[in-house]
Order: sequence, then C-alpha cells, then structure tokens
Amino acid sequence: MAHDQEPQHDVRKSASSGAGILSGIGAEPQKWALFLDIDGTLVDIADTPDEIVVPPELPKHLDQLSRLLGGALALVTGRALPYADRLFSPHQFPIAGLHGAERRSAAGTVDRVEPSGAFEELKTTIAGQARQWPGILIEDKGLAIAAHYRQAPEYQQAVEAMMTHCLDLSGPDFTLQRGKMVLEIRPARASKGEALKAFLSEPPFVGRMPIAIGDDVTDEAMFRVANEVGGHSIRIAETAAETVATSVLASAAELRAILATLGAASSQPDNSSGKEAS
Ligand SMILES: O=P(O)(O)OC[C@H]1O[C@H](O[C@H]2O[C@H](CO)[C@@H](O)[C@H](O)[C@H]2O)[C@H](O)[C@@H](O)[C@@H]1O
Repeated sequence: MAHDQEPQHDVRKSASSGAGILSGIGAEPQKWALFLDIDGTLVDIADTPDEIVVPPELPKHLDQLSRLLGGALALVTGRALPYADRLFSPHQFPIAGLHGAERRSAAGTVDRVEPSGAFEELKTTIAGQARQWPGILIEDKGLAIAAHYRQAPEYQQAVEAMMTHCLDLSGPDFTLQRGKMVLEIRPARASKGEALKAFLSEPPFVGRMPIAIGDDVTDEAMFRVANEVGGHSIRIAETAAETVATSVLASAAELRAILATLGAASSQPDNSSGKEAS
C-alpha cells in the first residue's frame, strides 16, 4: 500500500495508549529513537506563536532523556531552527525545522533549502495583504511564511484564498501546509517524514526503532515513516482526530509528565540504563 493511501482512523476511538510504549524506553533505551514535535506536543497551544510557555523543567528532562537514548532524540518542528533552539536553551538537540526544510544532524551539520529572491518578494506581498484583516498574524520564518487566524477566525476563508493565490505565484517549489488555525507556504520538497528518514540513516539514530510523537496534520508524514519501518506513532489528541498514528495521548501535559518520569529515572545514580548513556 502506498504511504499516502494508508487509511486514517479516529485516534480517540481505535488507537492504544502511547503511555505503555513510552514506558518501555527505560528498559531498552538502546533500541529506540524519539522524534518530538513542539507546538501542541511538548508545549501547550497558545493564542499566538510567541506566547507559548516552556515549562522550566522541560529542557532538562529532554536532555536527560536524550542522554538515556545515547543522543537519539530529535525535535521535528514547523518552527525555524534558531527559534526552536532558544526554547530549550541551554540544551541543543538534533532538529528538523520548517517542517523538514532545514535540519541539523546529531553531528551538527545543517542542511537547508536556500530562499530565492522571488520568495522574499512574495512574503512582502502576503504581509501587505494581511494588513487588511485585523487579528491576522503573519509569521515570517525565512524559508516559510505562516498566516495565523486564531485571533480572527472570521477571516479564515479570505486568508485561505490569499495564500492559495500566493502559492500559485510561488511556483512548484512551494506547497501549502495546513495546521492548527494556520496556513503556511513552505518548500515542497521538505516534509517531516523525509526529515525522520534522514535522521534514521545517521548515527546515533541508525538501527533504532522510531517513536514519532505529534499533534497536527504536518506530523502525519513522520507517523507514516515510523509505521512503515516498524516503529510507533503517537498522536496527541484531546478530541477526535483523523490520523495514521497507532497510539494516542490525551494532551501535551500527559506527554510531559511521562518524559519527566523517564528523564528522572534515567538520571538516578543506580540506574543501569542511565550508565549506558553518553
Ligand atoms: O510542528 P510544530 O512544532 O507543532 O509547529 C507547528 C506550528 O506551530 C506554531 O503555530 C501553532 O502554535 C501556536 C502557539 O501555540 C498557535 O498560536 C498557532 O495557532 C498554531 O498553529 C508556529 O507558530 C508555526 O510556525 C508552526 O509551524
């Protein structure tokens, strides 16, 4: 079956709990690689992109977990790399940003698509158009641009028409990415699934089973890849959600609690799993 034909189902009705899968990491940390989305997965959704709150202990817990996994923990996000890095400072993790359009490997090598001058002009057009709709927030992410309508949902259709028109102007190298009350134009050749594949081909991820965790449409691409290679996919879903993910967690808060427990257990001095970590 082709990946894009993998049937979706309502995760709240037919998926198992992701808690059991994650609790298995502690017993065999050398077996797993963890791929984590940020917005709606590690941190709660906020009214605007800059209003998210990173719980103070979260960066430390991610670092502990990364060590337990021998470094096989990556962030896979729609955010730009520098923004995402700031969220978890002082720790830095392997990361794919802009839905896979830029990626920093565990070795620190960064790959990214270079923006064209034409795209810079298009972003100016989008920002100008958006000014006519109070509450529509434009997020310029370099190689991608997002139009958020969370503050003004009444303009959703108008924003969608404008972004669709601008996508036509941007040519075949770009695509429209839907998300939670947001429409983005981003490089077409990127996806979170491709990013996950690239990580899995390199140390320290190579040979490990992926566990991909996300909450949104953009995460479906990495769920498909995780499922295809025999790993696990966990959708964060408080309500019904059509997905290919095989497991579910109810909220970002539930995930954070599990990660905190795993991280704390791995940092205990008498934990043999923790001793394997780098
Ligand atoms: O792939 P992710 O890490 O989940 O990033 C997806 C997008 O997240 C951000 O937008 C979303 O979260 C905002 C803060 O909670 C919220 O206000 C907005 O409505 C959501 O769409 C981010 O701003 C985007 O750039 C990311 O692509």
